Amino acid sequence: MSKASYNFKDYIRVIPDFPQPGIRFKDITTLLKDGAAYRAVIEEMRAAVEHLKIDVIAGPEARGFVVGAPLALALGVGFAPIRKSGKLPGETITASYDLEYGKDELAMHKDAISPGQRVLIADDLLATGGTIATSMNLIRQLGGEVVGAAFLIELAYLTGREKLDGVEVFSLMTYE
Ligand SMILES: O=P(O)(O)OC[C@H]1O[C@H](OP(=O)(O)OP(=O)(O)O)[C@H](O)[C@@H]1O
Ligand SMILES: Nc1ncnc2[nH]cnc12
Repeated sequence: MSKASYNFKDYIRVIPDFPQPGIRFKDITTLLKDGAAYRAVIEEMRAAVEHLKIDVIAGPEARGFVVGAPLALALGVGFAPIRKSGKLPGETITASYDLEYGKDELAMHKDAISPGQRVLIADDLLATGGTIATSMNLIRQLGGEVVGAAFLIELAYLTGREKLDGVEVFSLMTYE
């Protein structure tokens, strides 16, 4: 199928009341299992962020890895993992945050980003923006410049974009 003929939302499975009542969970596994569609979304993201001239991509565990790592390869840049606390083996900095469902803490290695590097944050989904705001906080603490944020999916009704003031935001699919 040619890229132009994709309706990417057809590849997203919406699961009501997961992981708790009232949440409409956007399941990307139905997209990822289709190699051609997976390649096409990464190519769309690559083309959208290429002009930002980034040095490194940072992606939050776990679904940020399946978007951020292939995007880093497509752009020819490195990948810095942002992990849930307690997983990274080296010296870390941490920050805690609230999710659409629950609370968590994220960590990065102190040497993951060099001061002055231009960083793009990549994730599967922007909801309340808590994950990305916390990721930005960590990257800035390390001296990185967050120049963009790229998502497969944006839940516009949760207004997470407002937390990304001053950062260029790209999302492939928007749910109103
Ligand atoms: O904008 P927010 O309200 O912060 O929500 C979005 C985040 O929530 C999900 O991750 P989750 O923490 O569920 O972890 P997972 O990737 O390990 O499933 C999703 O992958 C985003 O990272
Ligand atoms: N509604 C949702 N679907 C999938 N992942 C999410 N992360 C936060 N909210 C989500």
